[in-house]
Amino acid sequence: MTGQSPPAGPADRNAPVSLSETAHAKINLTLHVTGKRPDGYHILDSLAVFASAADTLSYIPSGSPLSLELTGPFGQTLATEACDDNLVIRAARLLAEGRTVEQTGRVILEKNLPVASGIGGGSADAAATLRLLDRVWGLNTPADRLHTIATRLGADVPVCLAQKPARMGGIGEQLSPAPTLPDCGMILINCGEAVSTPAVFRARVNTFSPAASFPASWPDAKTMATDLARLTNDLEAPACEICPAIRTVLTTIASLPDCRLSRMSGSGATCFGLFDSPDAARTAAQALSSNPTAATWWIQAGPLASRSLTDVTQKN
Ligand SMILES: C[C@@](CO)(OP(=O)(O)O)[C@H](O)COP(=O)(O)OP(=O)(O)OC[C@H]1O[C@@H](n2ccc(N)nc2=O)[C@H](O)[C@@H]1O
Ligand SMILES: Nc1ncnc2c1ncn2[C@@H]1O[C@H](COP(=O)(O)OP(=O)(O)O)[C@@H](O)[C@H]1O
Repeated sequence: MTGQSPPAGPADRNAPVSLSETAHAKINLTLHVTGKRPDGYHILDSLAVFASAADTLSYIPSGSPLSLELTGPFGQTLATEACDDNLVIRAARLLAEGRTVEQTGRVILEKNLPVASGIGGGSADAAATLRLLDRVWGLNTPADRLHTIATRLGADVPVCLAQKPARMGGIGEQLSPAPTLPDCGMILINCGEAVSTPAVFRARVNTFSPAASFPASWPDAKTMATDLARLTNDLEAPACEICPAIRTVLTTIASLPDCRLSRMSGSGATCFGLFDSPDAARTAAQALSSNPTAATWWIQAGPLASRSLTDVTQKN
């Protein structure tokens, strides 16, 4: 069978097909803008990891044309946008392109991640849709084709396929291995203001940073945080100009007990804090319950995944 495509359809037609996927928040521990392409896109060097916070995608079979239903705390934020513009539907259409697929069924997106917040929720949803519908439709799409489809959906989508720590290059689509990460904890805080990615790129000072250099592994969160503190998120300063509340969030995180590092993710406004363990991050989050400024903030605490969060039984 060498060199032949696998037959379409699940390997074992009697095996139950999981009808849900989790789409985890992508966190840029570092983000250096290293250059600019002729088309205006910025070239990045970023260490991306995944948090426990996630959207959920579920599929309910039906004979009706493929549809999207939005639920969850941030579902309403997306409800005003055209369904066909949602990355879930765009991902489904691209996956089906050139294949014999009946595009039917209901996709339910439980939107738990704040929208336009620097944690790639839309990209994570797109990648989760590719994994989910590839399985449901029994397509067995080869990994390189899935990567190509993901890149067409957005530069952040490929890293969200495997949901594992990775170094992102190019505009995000070039993936290489991350250092081996220690077990550690992370708090995520979003002040509630959506921040426009193009606006942040436009607002940045026109200088470039060198690519980061990393060790092969970090033994613990303290060592990792010390190394990361020497690096930057180059979008943090311009994002703070656009959304000053980010500064308040960053100083609040930095002042939490046992916080090792506080920084913004992506183009903002979500910021993260690193801790020695998930429990330390949860304890720090509890400390915020008596802070009135934090009353309206979206706050999540838990582990930083050192391995892939995508089901290991899948090929990606
Ligand atoms: C900044 C990052 C870091 O991971 O994360 P988020 O803040 O989105 O989570 C990503 O590079 C976001 O990539 P992506 O999500 O694909 O960006 P898009 O919204 O498609 O880009 C919107 C606009 O931002 C500018 N843009 C985006 C990416 C890039 N590398 N250079 C750019 O100059 C372009 O003007 C583009 O038209
Ligand atoms: N499923 C989705 N979830 C979030 N945003 C989506 C989705 N589909 C399309 N979008 C569009 O993508 C934009 C960026 O969303 P998002 O991925 O949440 O940003 P970020 O990468 O900054 O966290 C939103 O403003 C929205 O218009």
